[in-house]
This record gives sequence, C-alpha cells and structure tokens, in this order.
Amino acid sequence: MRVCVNLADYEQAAKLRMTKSAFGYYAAGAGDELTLRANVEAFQRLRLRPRMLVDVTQRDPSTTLLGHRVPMPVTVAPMGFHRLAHPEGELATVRAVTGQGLIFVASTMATSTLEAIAAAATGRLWFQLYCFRDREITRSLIRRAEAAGYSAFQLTVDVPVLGRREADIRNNFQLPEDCRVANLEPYGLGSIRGGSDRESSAQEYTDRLFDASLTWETVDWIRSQTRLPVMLKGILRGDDAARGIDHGATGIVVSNHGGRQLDSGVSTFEVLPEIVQAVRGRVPVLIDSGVRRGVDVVKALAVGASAVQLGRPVLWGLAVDGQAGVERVLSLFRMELDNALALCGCPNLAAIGPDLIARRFAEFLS
Ligand SMILES: Cc1cc2nc3c(=O)[nH]c(=O)nc-3n(C[C@H](O)[C@H](O)[C@H](O)COP(=O)(O)O)c2cc1C
Ligand SMILES: CCCCCCC(=O)C(=O)O
Repeated sequence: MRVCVNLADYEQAAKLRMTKSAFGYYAAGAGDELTLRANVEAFQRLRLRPRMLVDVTQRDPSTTLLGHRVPMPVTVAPMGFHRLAHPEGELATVRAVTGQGLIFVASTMATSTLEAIAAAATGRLWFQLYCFRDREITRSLIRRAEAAGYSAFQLTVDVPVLGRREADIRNNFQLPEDCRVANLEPYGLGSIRGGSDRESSAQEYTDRLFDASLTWETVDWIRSQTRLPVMLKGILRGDDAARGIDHGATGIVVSNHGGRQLDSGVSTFEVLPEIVQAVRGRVPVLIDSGVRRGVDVVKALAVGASAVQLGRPVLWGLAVDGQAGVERVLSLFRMELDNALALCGCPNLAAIGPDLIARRFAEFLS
C-alpha cells in the first residue's frame, strides 16, 4: 500500500477497498454534485495573510466546546452506516476519536447501537437526532441517549426529504443483511433494502420514516423532551441561525450535509460570515461540509467559527485500516493544523482573527 500523506490519499485508498455501491453512498452528493464540489472549493479559494516574527515554539490548538476541553477545535460529524467501511464500524471510529480526546457525534443511522457506541467510548459523545414522523420513536431515542451518557444533541434539520443521490439509484444501494440500522432495530426498522430503477432503497426508507412537516415548533418540542443542549445541524442562513437561538438552540452547525441534500445549495464556508454575524457570539458556531485540510480550521476560525466537524475523511480512514486508519487521519489533520498555526504566527487559537484573511477575499466577510 502506498503511504497516505493527506486525507485525499485516504479517499483514493478507501475506494480500492470498498464495494462500488458502498463507496458511492459515502462519496456521492446529490444531483450534479455542484454543492459537493463547491464546499471544498470555497475553503480553497480563501487565502491567508500570515504574521511573521512571532514566537511559535509552543503551540496550543486546544479549546472548549460546550464546556468541555478538547485538544483541537474539531469534532467528527455524524455519519450513518460505518460498518459499510469496516466490520467494527462505529465502535472502531469512536475508540479512535474519543481516544484522542475529541468529541464523536453518533448518528441516529449508526450500524451499532448508541448504547454500544457509548460503551466503547473513552470520552465525550454527542448524539445526532433525526426527528421521525413517529414521535414515540424520537422520544425513545432521546431517552436512550440520555441514559447512555450522551451530553448534547445535534438535531438535523436539512432532511425533510432525502436529496436525489443518483449514485445510490444507479448502484442499487442496499444495506447488506449483516449491516443494520441498529438504533431503529427495536422498532422494526433495522433493514434498508429494496429500491427500484427510479428510487434508491435509502429514498424509500426515508420517505417512510422521515417527517417532511417539521417546523420550528418541532425544535420547541425536542427541547421540551430533554434538558441536554440541542444544537441545530444544517443551518445555511443568518436568519435561520438567529431564529434557532430564539427557539433555544445552544449551538449552530453550518452544514449542507456534505452536498448530499440540495444540489445548487450554497457552500457552507461562503455563508459562514453571515451566520457568525447573526449569532453574535451567543452560542458556538460549528461548520462542516468540505473540511479537508488542517488549514481549513484556521480559515473557519478566522471567520468566526468555534470549531469544524470532519466528515467523509474519517470514513476513508476507517475503510483503509479500521481504528488505526481513523487515528491516522485525525493525527494527520492535527499535524496540518499545527503546521498552519505555526506558519500563520499563531501560538494558540486566540491569535486567529479576521486580520489573517487576505483583503481580496473580503467579499467573504461582507
Ligand atoms: C456517508 C454519510 C452519512 C451521513 N449520515 C448523516 C447522518 O446520519 N446524520 C446527519 O445529520 N448527517 C449525516 N451526514 C452528513 C455529515 O454529518 C456532514 O454534514 C457531512 O459529511 C459533511 O460533509 P463532508 O463529509 O464532505 O465534509 C452524512 C454524511 C455522509 C458522507
Ligand atoms: C437510509 C437513508 C439514510 C439517510 C440518513 C443518513 C444520512 O443522513 C445521509 O446523508 O446518508
């Protein structure tokens, strides 16, 4: 195996190890994948103005997220079906992530139960929640996550219906029989199979289960069900972010679901300034979708984010070498961040500010 020296190498290596259908499910975006590409390009377009002659011998990328100290401003985004990448699935991922002191956000659509993930974890966990048509199932997931020790929820708000993921239709994506939607098995919803030449099995499943009628009242309802913090994941406008805070959100996750939902939707990095402005420091702003390099963290924080969520690259590490692969992806990412901090003249995160952003990219901030 060629040595992977960056996260993109891991994607190539993962592609060689995965079935076409599983790789397609992970990698693809919706429609023409315009938003998928725009996410990465938006981070790449921004240029930085590094400060010179700053003593950067000691560098500290640690920060605090919802009261918890973490070694870098990075969490792992909630993603479904880790067992498509590796037989140990989420259990391998969570061991790697929490082993490095980072927060793992477990997906409702995990292929291990939230209880098993909690048992395998050695650190902080958040739970990503889908609010289903059947509110009893949703309520039960909230209770189970609380009982298992999760410390916050990310309520995903950008899937009233599933995006048109054409790769899944073409590849006739199915969840293998030994790969179950483990959290939903107790409610008879563990299997994703079927589909047709017009609709993927994933689409059929979400049409049956997901609730296209969710509104801001749903956020109020979720909040009424738990004392834990509730972040909103999938926000792309300043007004929605402000409204979210009015409805009690304790964090905003700027996300377009990795370009898997609305194709032609804005990239996350281009809307980050608008959202930071609307939030006015009241709650943390996290960003995902297109984060691929350590320097992207510096860019996101320079614009005002508190942290980034790392998505697909974690799955590539898992596919390549299980827990060790995820550990290596996170270590590489941390090395890149450390290198970027040193070269920007930033010994710590407090030194990152908007002055690092090159003026010709000021349109990002206006
Ligand atoms: C394979 C896969 C599964 C995902 N499953 C979920 C999920 O269950 N819940 C959710 O809120 N977001 C889910 N997402 C979206 C991620 O949380 C995150 O927003 C996205 O991966 C960020 O884009 P990036 O991976 O291109 O950086 C998923 C993304 C991928 C790639
Ligand atoms: C069976 C459909 C899974 C949708 C939920 C997982 C997810 O969010 C994704 O992007 O995929």
